[in-house]
Amino acid sequence: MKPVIVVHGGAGRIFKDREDGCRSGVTRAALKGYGILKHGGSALDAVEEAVVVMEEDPHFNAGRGSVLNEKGEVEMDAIIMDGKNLASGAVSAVKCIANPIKLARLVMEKTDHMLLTDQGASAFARGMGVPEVPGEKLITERSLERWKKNLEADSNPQQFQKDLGTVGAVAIDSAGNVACATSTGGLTNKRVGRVGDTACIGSGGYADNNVGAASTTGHGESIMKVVLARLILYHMEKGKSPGDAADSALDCMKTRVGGLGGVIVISNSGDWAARCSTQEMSWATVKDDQLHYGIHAGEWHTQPAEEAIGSRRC
Ligand SMILES: COC(=O)C[C@H](N)C(=O)O
Repeated sequence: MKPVIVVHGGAGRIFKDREDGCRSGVTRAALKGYGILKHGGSALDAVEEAVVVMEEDPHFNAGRGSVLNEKGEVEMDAIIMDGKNLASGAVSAVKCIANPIKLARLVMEKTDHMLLTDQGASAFARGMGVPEVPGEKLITERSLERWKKNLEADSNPQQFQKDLGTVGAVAIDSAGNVACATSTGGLTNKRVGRVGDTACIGSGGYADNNVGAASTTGHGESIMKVVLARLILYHMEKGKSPGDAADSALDCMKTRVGGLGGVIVISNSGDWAARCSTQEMSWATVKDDQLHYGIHAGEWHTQPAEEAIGSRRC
């Protein structure tokens, strides 16, 4: 099987001042994940490392750069899933952790559980020797400004679009295994303890070698109502291509619950799609050693991966 990776840096509005940062972030993440796959690494390692790249990039709403809750704190959700055996690990409402996706992987591999939250997740992280970072280190000027401007919590399902993007990745490795990973700071001014779609299996992501894998972004409460990632895989099981399955599922979310969002999808034969019902979503993929990426509808850049690695720090 030829390895393929697809990443997203969140659906919503991406204004001019953020465009270059988002393009460069998603392409660096896709190239990092592809490098792992090309060296025989697993889809699981590739999606984890690709998400780590974006968690460390303040252009995205994950890790450093996460949006702030009603109290002005960072509370993050993340999930990872292995399509080989349907193993999955997630964390929700975690603070003071640089890479929630790594903690989600530890939940998957070192516990009998699938989701650890808040203080329990922190205690587990300490037990695993994951270093705590001061909460302020994860806060950027931009997230602080957004929080101050928006002190009143807004329940409008379109509101998330003004936030930076959640991040995610899906991949298939040379052994034919698929995996997904998603990580987010959630929604600005969310209630303390609000858990979004990202931590919920089937909503924030799903991976099954029998079908493929999906990672989602957008209005979390809407995504959870339609269990977006699993809905996409359901459509693929019924014979739809990744692109058609993504369109149908996003359409259902819009018509049934008025929610907008975006998804990346890969099939177990290596076909992929990146789709959104928002105006923009940053995405990138590497397949057959070619990097493709874009943000706006119809925007599509292609560059040989080797050349792209040379011109970026990956
Ligand atoms: C682009 O924004 C997001 O993806 C937010 C995330 N889905 C949440 O609701 O927690």
